[in-house]
Amino acid sequence: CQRPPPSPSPSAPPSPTPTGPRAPADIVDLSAVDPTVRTDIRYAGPHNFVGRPIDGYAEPRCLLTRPAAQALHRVQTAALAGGHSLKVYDCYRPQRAADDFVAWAKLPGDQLMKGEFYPAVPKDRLFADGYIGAPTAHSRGSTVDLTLVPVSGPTQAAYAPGQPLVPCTDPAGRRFADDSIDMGTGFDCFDPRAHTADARISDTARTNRDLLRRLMSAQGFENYPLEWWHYRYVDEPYPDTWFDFPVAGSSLR
Ligand SMILES: C[C@@H](N)C(=O)N[C@H](C)C(=O)O
Ligand SMILES: [Zn+2]
Repeated sequence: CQRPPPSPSPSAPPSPTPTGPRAPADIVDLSAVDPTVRTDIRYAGPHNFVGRPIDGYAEPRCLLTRPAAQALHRVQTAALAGGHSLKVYDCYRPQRAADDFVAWAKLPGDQLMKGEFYPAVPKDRLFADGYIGAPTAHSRGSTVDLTLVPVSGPTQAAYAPGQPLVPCTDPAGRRFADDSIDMGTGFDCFDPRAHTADARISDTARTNRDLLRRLMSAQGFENYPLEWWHYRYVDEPYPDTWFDFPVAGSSLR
């Protein structure tokens, strides 16, 4: 939702609200800008820290502002030249999804996915320690969670709800068999080891995190130091607007 002006004059017209069921015209599906970027939209399915699809993710799509999508296309071009592809886990996130995370955080008994996603951090610290945000920059349409995968490599293992969970902090090869190159932890691993500069990760994981950061910062993205996968496009076109249209093709114009 667009934040209202601080003190509206009674005669002023209501402030325009670009939120609602449809996105503004400069929100695009990343696949229309670059069909080669891989997608694994975790909040549209059960393999995430909550364990079920999140409110507002009607379809597993990566929606972004056009400038952020075009910048990601340039990152992808550079990544492909080195034998890697980007894989996005989350892009635009509706405000209602952030609200769903807040509601979930208020249920201390629901720790279905703790074993994989926050094995050492108490659930009641996840917001306080900065691992989940509400409101979140994702709702402004220019922030993305992503990794690098080898262009030719094994495909990702399927996730079956209820399968035994392995801590995301375990070594690659023991934790969930994502097709990501080794970043030292899994995606959405709410743990100090996922801090981008954490010193305990292997040399390989350090090289890989640095590669992702180099590729992304060259095209105007800034990393969030607590999460190696979270990047914001600095010249975001909607720095003050948190959108709430669903993640769906029908939201686009
Ligand atoms: C929840 C995680 N994927 C993430 O994006 N965290 C940051 C802090 C956010 O929610 O904005
Ligand atoms: Zn993120």
